[in-house]
Amino acid sequence: MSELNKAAVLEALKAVTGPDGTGDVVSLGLVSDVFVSDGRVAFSITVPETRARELEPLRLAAERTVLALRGVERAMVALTAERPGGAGHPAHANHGHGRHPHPAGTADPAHRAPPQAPGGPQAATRMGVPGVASLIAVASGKGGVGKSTTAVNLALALKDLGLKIGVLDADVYGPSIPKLLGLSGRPQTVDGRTLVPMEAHGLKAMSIGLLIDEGTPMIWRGPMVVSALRQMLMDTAWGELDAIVIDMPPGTGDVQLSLAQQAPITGAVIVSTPQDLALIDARKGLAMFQKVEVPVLGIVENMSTFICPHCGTRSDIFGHGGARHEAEALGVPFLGEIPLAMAIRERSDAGNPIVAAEPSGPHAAAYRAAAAAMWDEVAVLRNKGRRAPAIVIE
Ligand SMILES: Nc1ncnc2c1ncn2[C@@H]1O[C@H](COP(=O)(O)OP(=O)(O)OP(=O)(O)O)[C@@H](O)[C@H]1O
Repeated sequence: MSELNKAAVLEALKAVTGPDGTGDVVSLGLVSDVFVSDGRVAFSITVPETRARELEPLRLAAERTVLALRGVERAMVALTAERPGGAGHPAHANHGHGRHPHPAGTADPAHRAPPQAPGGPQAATRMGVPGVASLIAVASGKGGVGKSTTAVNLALALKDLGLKIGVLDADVYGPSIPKLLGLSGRPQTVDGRTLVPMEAHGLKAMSIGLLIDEGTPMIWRGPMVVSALRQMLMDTAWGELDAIVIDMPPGTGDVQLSLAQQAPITGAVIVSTPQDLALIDARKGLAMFQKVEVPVLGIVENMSTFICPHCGTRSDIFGHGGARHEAEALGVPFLGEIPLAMAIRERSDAGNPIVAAEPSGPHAAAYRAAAAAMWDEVAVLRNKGRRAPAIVIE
């Protein structure tokens, strides 16, 4: 077999018959640009939006074909929906697993039931992660507000409540969970396909940063993230977990929308700083989740107040209380305030987040209070019967 490159992948894909049983996916012009790096191959196949589910065997055939090439360790193949009069969008990447019953003993699954809108695009695409009771997305309307730091510390605080928790880093533009948790290296696979989650501070963890090379051009990251998320959710041996906390990419663009639309998210937490500009973006984040019918568990105000470690004086550097007012105005729960503190940043930089490093300190207490309020909201959703039917996949 010749060297693994784009041309070799395209040549092999000529063996995959097109959606209508005639021609092949390459000659029909359905295959996107092909990305090959370090044994990993990623591309998408454009199909009509209404046929994405039916064409799952096509996706699988393409995936199998590529996996059979020498040198391919992993293939990420997404079906991209073709929209009349518009560009395709990665809307149907998370099929590819048949149905199997929810593992016995999984506590009280709280997966969001797929939206009831018949024929709605998201109705056909979300599905549960076997063994995992809830997925909690931590999002922000803009970058740099401390979303990843908050996600990791909330996850640790949930773990301290006695829950089994995983963290999934889907922040394709700046994956920082490995650094925050002090992780390095590549995840192992069990059978060449199933990823073994990494473990740190009692959390299971998987990061897109461990799957996508640092050198991958930004333009490629968006299209790759949806199929990578599918792989990280569905092809990772998470085991039985009460929740996976997902660190979403910041912002409210197409990538974020696709992720929110496709992952079976139980609820979303929005992180914001108290400034007006951040709050305007937080509102956009809220609107995005509402658009795809993902419940918002609440808003966390990060970098809320600064207490001088030397003199104890309190300063509201970015203002204070803005997120609480915003939450009240928007009718969503306010989950809590996290102070701006040097110790939070320093512990994060050292790969030992503050909730793990100083569990009985005041900052850990702030995260714990927010995590408990958030978990209450998850329970409310469960009580409202938002749990998914016991379908899961084989
Ligand atoms: N409460 C806090 N107090 C002090 N520093 C903080 C706090 N929260 C986050 N930081 C610091 O702010 C910086 C940005 O945080 P983080 O990476 O979590 O933000 P983000 O919103 O996930 O960023 P991006 O959008 O780039 O992914 C980091 O240096 C982090 O240590």
